[in-house]
Amino acid sequence: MSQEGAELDREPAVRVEGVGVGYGDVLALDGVDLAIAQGRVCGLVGANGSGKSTLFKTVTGMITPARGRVLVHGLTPTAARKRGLIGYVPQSEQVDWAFPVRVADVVMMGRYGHMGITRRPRAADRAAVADALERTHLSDLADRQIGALSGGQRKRAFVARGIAQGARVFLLDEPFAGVDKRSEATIVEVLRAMRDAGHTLVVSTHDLAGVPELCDEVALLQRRVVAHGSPEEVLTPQRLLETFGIEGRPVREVA
Ligand SMILES: Nc1ncnc2c1ncn2[C@@H]1O[C@H](COP(=O)(O)OP(=O)(O)OP(=O)(O)O)[C@@H](O)[C@H]1O
Repeated sequence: MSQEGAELDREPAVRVEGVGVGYGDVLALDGVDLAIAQGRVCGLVGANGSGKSTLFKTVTGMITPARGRVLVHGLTPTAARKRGLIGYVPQSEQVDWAFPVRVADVVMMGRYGHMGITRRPRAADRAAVADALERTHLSDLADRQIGALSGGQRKRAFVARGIAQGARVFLLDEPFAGVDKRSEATIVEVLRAMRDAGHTLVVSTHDLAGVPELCDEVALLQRRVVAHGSPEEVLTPQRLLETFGIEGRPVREVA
């Protein structure tokens, strides 16, 4: 590990302290506290409108909280983003899939911060893209238009972009929405391998059934973090009833 890497390792990957965010009269986040250690997969679970997207936007620095602070590996979100430490995998609706760009081009975008102003890829950039495509099982699809991929493959293309960028913390917004079972299994495999390589993953999801399989820990959000621990500790029948109005064991697509 480089000196820079060792310095970044001293902090939790994500630290959220007393964060409050409002949109006009709507209080979206109210005193959110959350610390996620490096190399963990944390599920961010909450009903519609509980603040998941707002929390992601705050961690990426797109929103500045009215109260509290966020640190990513000890850095402000803006500084962490400038250093390429944050990889963001958006919800599908937020992307224009008609844009004529190949999978390899999307992944190469992750290298822009490493290139000069000419944005001319060098051998190291091409090697990083090839490695990211391989780690996300997309090498065979490198030349395909992004719009011609399945939902799950598109998610992996954005994960690959973050890997090529050198991101250490990945925020994945509903990575399993609109994804078939086989593709979901591939995504889980890719994310687990990333976790094992030391990346930190925060995964917002309604898919409670998949949480115990993928996540080391779960944070339950209701404008603030009402529970944080192992999936078994957090997703109790009582909490599921209170949060989602459902009874019994975790089920798929409940929110
Ligand atoms: N741009 C905005 N202007 C006003 N209110 C907003 C805005 N964005 C979000 N909100 C409100 O803030 C609250 C939290 O929204 P947010 O999108 O963060 O929740 P979420 O948990 O991601 O929801 P979902 O699961 O439906 O995506 C909601 O009450 C929402 O209506």
